[in-house]
Amino acid sequence: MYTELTASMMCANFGNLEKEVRELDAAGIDSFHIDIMDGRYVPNFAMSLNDMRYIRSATDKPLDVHLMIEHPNTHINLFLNSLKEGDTVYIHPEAEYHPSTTLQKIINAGLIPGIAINPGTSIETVMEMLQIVDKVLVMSVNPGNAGQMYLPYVGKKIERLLKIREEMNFEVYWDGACGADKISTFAPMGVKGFVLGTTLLFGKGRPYADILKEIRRL
Ligand SMILES: O=C(CO)[C@H](O)[C@H](O)COP(=O)(O)O
Repeated sequence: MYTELTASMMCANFGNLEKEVRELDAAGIDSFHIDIMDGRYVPNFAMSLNDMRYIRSATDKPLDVHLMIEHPNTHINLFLNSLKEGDTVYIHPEAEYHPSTTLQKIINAGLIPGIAINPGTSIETVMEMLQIVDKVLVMSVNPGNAGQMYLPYVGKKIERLLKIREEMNFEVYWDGACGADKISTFAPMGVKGFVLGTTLLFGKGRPYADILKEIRRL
């Protein structure tokens, strides 16, 4: 099974974003993960709509847009109108009164619908939505900041989710504190893709191509 590797662009060097995108693209990254934050749903501001639009124009690879914002339904069209087929939009269900309405808008726009699950969110609360999404992004750190410690209890939740997945039609993705040990343990179990940030990919002073080559050998 092919394992998808996604670059968490909030960890990139914004002093030269174009170079970062081109180098990652050439190094064989599968997609670009864009963390949009509003400073309310999470205690941080990472990337903005314009950052997303810029990266969309700088690469043909898919974007994974992770909306860490309150009431995404209010602003969703701004994002949907700037994306293209093959791009994914993740929402946090607990940030919306009627999350399945927002997911339906993502589907109607021809994009890939996903939900992101926080460490403190139980699978039971998102059970119905598992039937309409293509992707479930499991946060193994609390959302908002890169460079945090892995929360070990999330591993059990991923195992349960992978079991449920056998009877449904979604893929499981990992976001947060993703090290080589997590990929070598959880990819064979069925986790389809991993978001790479400061733990494994950025700020290492090494070419992205070398790092990605090493990860592919895991
Ligand atoms: O979602 C995120 C933060 O909320 C980031 O994408 C992720 O945490 C970055 O990876 P790392 O933890 O390895 O720096």
